[in-house]
Amino acid sequence: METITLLLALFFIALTYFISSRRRRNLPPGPFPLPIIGNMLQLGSKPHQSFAQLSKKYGPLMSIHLGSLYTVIVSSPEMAKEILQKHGQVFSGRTIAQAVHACDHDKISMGFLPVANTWRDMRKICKEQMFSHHSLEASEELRHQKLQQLLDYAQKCCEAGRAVDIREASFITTLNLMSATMFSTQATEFDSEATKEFKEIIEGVATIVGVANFADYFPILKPFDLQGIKRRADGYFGRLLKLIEGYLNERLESRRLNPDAPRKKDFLETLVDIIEANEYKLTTEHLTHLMLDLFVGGSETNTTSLEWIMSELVINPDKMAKVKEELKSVVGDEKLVNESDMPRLPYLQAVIKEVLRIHPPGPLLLPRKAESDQVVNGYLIPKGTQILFNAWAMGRDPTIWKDPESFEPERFLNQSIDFKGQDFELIPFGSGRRICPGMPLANRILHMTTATLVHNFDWKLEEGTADADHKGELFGLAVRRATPLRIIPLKP
Ligand code: HEM
Repeated sequence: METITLLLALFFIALTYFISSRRRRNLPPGPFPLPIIGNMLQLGSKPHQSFAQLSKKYGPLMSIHLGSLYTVIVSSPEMAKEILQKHGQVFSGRTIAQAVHACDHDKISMGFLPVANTWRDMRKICKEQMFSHHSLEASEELRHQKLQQLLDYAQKCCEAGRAVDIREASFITTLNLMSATMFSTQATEFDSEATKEFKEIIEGVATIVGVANFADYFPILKPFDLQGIKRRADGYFGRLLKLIEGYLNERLESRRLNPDAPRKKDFLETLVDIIEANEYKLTTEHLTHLMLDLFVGGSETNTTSLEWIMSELVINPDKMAKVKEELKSVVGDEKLVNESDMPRLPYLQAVIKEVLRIHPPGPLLLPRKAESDQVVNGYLIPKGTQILFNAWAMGRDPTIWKDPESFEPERFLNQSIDFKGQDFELIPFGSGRRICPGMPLANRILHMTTATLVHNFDWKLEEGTADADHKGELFGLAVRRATPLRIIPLKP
């Protein structure tokens, strides 16, 4: 009895101390955290949705405690602008999950290094060399061939009356488009067992990085790796780095043997130029880890988006018909659309924006971290705080968007809102210094793959798909459809 009284007394002392310290320091409001676990029980299986609910009560700058990780959730465009633009330098850090320590990736990776010289050099290479308009134009033909393979596969399914698993097809196509652009190689094949290594590794990385790891919330657990996440991440990262090193060494060797052979038009060629020119203070290790970041960063995000795009178009046949009509009038009978046609396809562009509004693949973006104490909107955000941006909540906020739950690409016609980081109500690629460097490639992949599928076939849902199946979400590295979309291609 005495022990219970003592425990209760300690609990109330802790509670009083917590409330008065929060008031004293004027931290953003938020739900009361339990001792040790904080607000973990309030996360649920879809944290972006739970945070959206909680923010309605606590406001657009809300504090929560994920175990011992103090986190602020940002849920309005005004607050996102304040943090990402006005105080961009302070909030340019990243919190680093334990899985990212695999193969010392956290110490070398562009995605996780602090904003300083090494990170700047890598961003410069991305912006000026890999993802420049000129470089992406040069590699268009490589991507064209991969889209032809998707078309051939869909054609086979059409002839056999067989459904296409859109997630699987999007994943294979994304991997192939990415590996063509980066290495001029084929990552994997449709209906093939032979090339599964790449696919297996990327799926493994996505699963491992997407799993909630208790060690991220209770650092005391880190050395024990109780869920085996660091160990498995070491395995997958190690295999992927070995593959990339293999491509790089092969290319260096072939350049040594044939210095006058025509140059390839992929990212690897850029890396070899950089190594030979010795222009940056970057090691080969930096460059292989950069390629890993690009490959992983672009795979799950694009795959998930492509599945949502086709899902929304299939359940909104009038919108699908409009995309088809536009493609017919702009592209005519050509089977494959060219990337240069994109500016002449405003309705397709509006469809992609609308999907990224309702289904941002990373609904909480990539976590940022406060590099020093900063007051925002009158509240103190202490150094080390993790910052999450609820892009999902902003995309569905009825005070920003009319009828936000309905799929209306038309809302983007005749107005200039874009996802390029200037319009804070639509930031699926983030904004500011660390905005997604791969956005120009993602833009091409999403538009071209959608155009290829819609232009060449009509699509029908496989028997037995319930309407409710289109709404369900599965939280992970990216938020995907809970049930895979299976649709049958038909001759138009
Ligand atoms: C639909 C496609 C994609 C979406 C929605 C997306 C989204 C994002 C977001 C939200 C961030 C964090 C930005 C921030 O902190 O402000 C990010 C960062 C990043 N993305 Fe993407 N991404 C996509 C495709 C790609 C592609 C195709 C690549 C590479 C080829 C890529 C590579 C990266 C890298 C390396 C970073 C880390 C940048 C840094 O921290 O400096 N992403 N992406």
